[in-house]
Amino acid sequence: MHRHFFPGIFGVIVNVERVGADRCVRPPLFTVVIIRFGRIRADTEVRPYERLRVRKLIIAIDGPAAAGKSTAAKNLAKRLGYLYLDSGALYRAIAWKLLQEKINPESQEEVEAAAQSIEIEFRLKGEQTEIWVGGIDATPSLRLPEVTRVSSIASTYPGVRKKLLSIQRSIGSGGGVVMEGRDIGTVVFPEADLKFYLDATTPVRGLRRHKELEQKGIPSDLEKTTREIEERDLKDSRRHVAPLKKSEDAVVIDSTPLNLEEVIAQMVQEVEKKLKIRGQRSGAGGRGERIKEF
Ligand SMILES: Nc1ncnc2c1ncn2[C@@H]1O[C@H](COP(=O)(O)OP(=O)(O)OP(=O)(O)O)[C@@H](O)[C@H]1O
Ligand SMILES: Nc1ccn([C@H]2C[C@H](O)[C@@H](COP(=O)(O)O)O2)c(=O)n1
Repeated sequence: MHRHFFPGIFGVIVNVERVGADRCVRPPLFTVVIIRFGRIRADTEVRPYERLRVRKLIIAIDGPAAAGKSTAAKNLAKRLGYLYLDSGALYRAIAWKLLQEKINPESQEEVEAAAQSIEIEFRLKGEQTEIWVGGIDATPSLRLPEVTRVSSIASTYPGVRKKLLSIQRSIGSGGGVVMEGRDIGTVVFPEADLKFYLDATTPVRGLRRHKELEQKGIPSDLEKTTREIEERDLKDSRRHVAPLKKSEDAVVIDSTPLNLEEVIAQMVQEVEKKLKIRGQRSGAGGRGERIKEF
């Protein structure tokens, strides 16, 4: 099944192909001008017959660095047969471009200009999604500490956020999506059907990230990695635009004492509750969805 989304801001066209729980996103550049405007409306408007159907859920997962958002979101999406979108990867893609082009991340004007012209593709390779920026596979570098640091700086600029907001909404507004980041439940999809705020203590998150970096062969010092997490949390939660904060209606999960399976089990329980309520209200749609066992 193919779905095409056109965020429509200055030349980014995203072509989305659903494959299982994932989607592959690529920009057919030659159609930029012709299709941009028509399709934006088509994707955001509710067509009359769609009001009769119950659309699949929009699930938002927010929380601080290394709380386990991506891991949980990916698993949950797989179980539901939903799209998984790691919104942080979009900010990291911009950071990667800034580093490649030696653009000073402190220069708001230059960063916002670079964000406007970025071409991001998501390419599905088996279970993995590769992220290509301007025709180059940036995936191996996206988790490097320098990219992480710069992504947090770039994410403070309104022009960058505006650009990425449009892309995220275009991809997720049809439902059937688990999207994770910092502002999904508060800004990107404040009307999300289900919101989670996933947290864990700083030392636990520092240790998890440290182990992850070592496993990937990226040198890490536990103390430094933990300090960087703390600094990033501060930056992400103190910025003026769309800061990291818990949405009032979010289900809070403290993953400090929980393994991944336990986190997913809590999330699945909430999804089941939500589907049951929707099924009762609409008499259709909600309970028809299946959750896979793993
Ligand atoms: N409940 C858990 N118990 C133990 N380890 C976990 C748990 N959840 C996630 N992890 C591990 O912690 C590390 C960080 O998880 P993940 O990358 O999913 O966090 P994140 O919140 O998406 O981070 P970031 O916002 O920095 O991208 C990963 O190595 C992951 O395997
Ligand atoms: N919805 C989002 C997602 C990410 N960011 C920024 C802030 C983060 O420090 C950075 C990297 O995110 P990660 O991959 O670690 O989740 O990107 C944001 O501002 N809003």
